[in-house]
Order: sequence, then C-alpha cells, then structure tokens
Amino acid sequence: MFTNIEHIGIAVRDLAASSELFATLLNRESYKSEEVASEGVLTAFFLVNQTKIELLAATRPDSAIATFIEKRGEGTHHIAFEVDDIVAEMARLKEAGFTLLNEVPKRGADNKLVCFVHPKTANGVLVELCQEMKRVQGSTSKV
Ligand SMILES: CC[C@H](C(=O)O)C(=O)SCCNC(=O)CCNC(=O)[C@H](O)C(C)(C)COP(=O)(O)OP(=O)(O)OC[C@H]1O[C@@H](n2cnc3c(N)ncnc32)[C@H](O)[C@@H]1OP(=O)(O)O
Ligand SMILES: [Co+2]
Repeated sequence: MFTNIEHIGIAVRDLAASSELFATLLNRESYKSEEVASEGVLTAFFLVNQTKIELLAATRPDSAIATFIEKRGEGTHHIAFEVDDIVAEMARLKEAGFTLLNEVPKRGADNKLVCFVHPKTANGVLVELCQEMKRVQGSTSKV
C-alpha cells in the first residue's frame, strides 16, 4: 500500500549552493547529506513535517541526474512514495502495466529500498517507491 509522500526529489547542479537556498526557503537546516554511489548522486535531505525534500546533485556525468539537468535543467525530478511492501507493490504495478526501471528493489538513500517507475507510463512523472529497511541487531537487513 502507498502510505505517504516520502520525498520530492529535486535535481540541482550545486548541492552546497542549493542546500543554502533551501535552508533559507524552508527556514531549517538539512538533516543529512548522503552519497548513493550506485546512482551517481550526492543528496541533501530537509524534513517538512512528514515529507522530505531530497536535493540531488550528480557525482558522475553518466548519472540520471546529470542527464536530466543536461536535457531539462534543474528542477523537480521525482516524487517518492512510502510503501509498506515494496515487492508486493512492484508486482501490482507491473501487473497493472506500469514499466519498472529495476526488477528488484535496490538500495536507496536514507536507509530505504527503492524502485522507480518509468515516467512514460506514469503520466510523465518519475515515481519512486521507498520502503524503510529494517535494522536487525544493529545491522541493516533487507526487508
Ligand atoms: C536512489 C537514490 C535516491 C533515493 O531517493 O533513494 C534517488 O532518488 S536517486 C534519483 C536518480 N536516479 C534515477 O532517477 C533512477 C531512475 N531514472 C532513470 O532510470 C532514468 O532517469 C529515466 C529512465 C527515467 C530517464 O532516462 P534518460 O534520461 O536517459 O532517458 P530519456 O532522456 O530518453 O527520457 C525518456 C523519457 O522520459 C522523460 N523523463 C526523463 N526523466 C524524467 C523525469 N525525471 N521526470 C519526467 N520525465 C522524465 C524524458 O523527457 C523522455 O520523455 P520524452 O517524451 O521521450 O522526451
Ligand atoms: Co529519491
């Protein structure tokens, strides 16, 4: 089930400058910055009540964020929804005809397992599914 808008992803060229801008805009500091090497991104997160803003800068020229900014400039990149069972939701969406961009959940930022839905099958919106990874005895285990 989709339970919450987990975050809104915003593609930026300069993470430090954009973090300063969003800290002023939101009147709060970013609560964490995290690199996701597999995606070639460096992120900064802000919390606004239960929803987060995820600023994303490219760490590699071949990352999805670099390609996005090259083609479309900076701006809103994706909407991430929190789900309670990412495997079940992926199967449901696939069955419903959505194109998934990864066949199995992959490790995202902020201790999540994630999956992306192709924007061409979601009304032009890049959708991300996120499920919190459970911690077992201090280590992170898959769901
Ligand atoms: C996981 C870490 C972190 C987290 O929250 O945990 C992240 O969120 S990482 C975020 C960055 N990673 C990703 O976005 C992975 C999924 N994205 C992709 O696989 C690609 O970006 C893809 C397939 C969406 C687009 O690939 P590419 O840009 O190479 O293809 P095209 O330029 O040909 O685009 C195809 C078609 O889609 C439209 N498009 C592309 N990006 C977006 C977007 N962000 N929102 C909406 N639409 C998008 C693009 O305009 C093309 O449409 P067309 O009508 O043909 O022009
Ligand atoms: Co995201």
